[in-house]
Amino acid sequence: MIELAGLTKRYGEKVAVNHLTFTVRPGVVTGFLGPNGAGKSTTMRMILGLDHPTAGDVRIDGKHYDQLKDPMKYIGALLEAKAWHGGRSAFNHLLCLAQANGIPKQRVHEVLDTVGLTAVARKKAKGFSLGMGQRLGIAGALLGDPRILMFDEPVNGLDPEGIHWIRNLMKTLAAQGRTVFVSSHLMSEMALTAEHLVVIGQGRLLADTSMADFIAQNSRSSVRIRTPQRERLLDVLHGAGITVVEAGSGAFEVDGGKPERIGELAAQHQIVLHELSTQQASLEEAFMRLTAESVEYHAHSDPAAERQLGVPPDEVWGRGNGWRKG
Ligand SMILES: Nc1ncnc2c1ncn2[C@@H]1O[C@H](COP(=O)(O)OP(=O)(O)OP(=O)(O)O)[C@@H](O)[C@H]1O
Repeated sequence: MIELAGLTKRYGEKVAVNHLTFTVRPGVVTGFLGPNGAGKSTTMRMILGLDHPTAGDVRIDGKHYDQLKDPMKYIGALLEAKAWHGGRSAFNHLLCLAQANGIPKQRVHEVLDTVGLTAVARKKAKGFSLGMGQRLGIAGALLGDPRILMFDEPVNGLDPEGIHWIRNLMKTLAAQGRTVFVSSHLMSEMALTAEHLVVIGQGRLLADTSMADFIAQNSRSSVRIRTPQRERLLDVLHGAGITVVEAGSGAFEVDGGKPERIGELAAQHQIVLHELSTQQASLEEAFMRLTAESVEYHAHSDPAAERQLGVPPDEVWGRGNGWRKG
């Protein structure tokens, strides 16, 4: 478990991480999302004790990183690709890490096998492709068989096979009861991998919720309809007070509509339907919506500007739909 309490990091005037409080729990993959410069890497560096917080606290299974006796056995991390000596072989790189951390040599063979690098273990790492480099970084993170794993942009630059492999690995690690915390810019990938999401914007917490709730709370669903009896159905829906919008290709949509109600109305009037489907926004759409509003919030954070624009804070923050103010 990783627990952040009021974690804050300033670089001079710049507040990179602003009073973050959240807990990353075991058993699920937790996605860490935020636009460029939101503070994700800075947060991860503070979790690992590589940066010191200006204020607040972060604990790994109840302890500060520098209190951990064998840190690699508690938490393994992939922060940046190619953080190794290129002249060393993959095997020697991992062996050095293992020896420095009291981890038996046998474990090096195990992690090389897990990440699929056994065949190239004796080759110099500087000749590795980006994907092989990511695998080597992940092997290093797994070396201490830690209960907590943290990956910063693990799928950056990988081909579909590599992305698929990392996705399955993270899910497997979580299913083993480990804590898995992963940042990514690839929303479609995150939607397939993470069950829980922490979203930050400009250093502040915007959401800490399940993937399903995040999408439901930050997007609208609609019902898509196609019928060969357009005019009749439009009349019926209009008569029932239901507003429709054109959706292209002869279809139309009802924003926030209930498919049951529309299907029943069509049946009552013996109208043939060729399509009646619920459209749910993607994680990407939900993320854009939430972070766009967070930018708007910051643009209005000058009280004088807020008065001038007449925007009450609640409107900016989404009318109490469960988003956190951080
Ligand atoms: N050492 C530093 N000195 C000054 N400013 C820094 C330093 N490290 C980070 N920052 C600033 O802090 C903010 C957060 O940066 P950080 O790299 O943590 O964001 P991020 O969410 O990881 O971004 P990205 O998605 O682009 O990798 C940025 O505005 C960045 O410019």
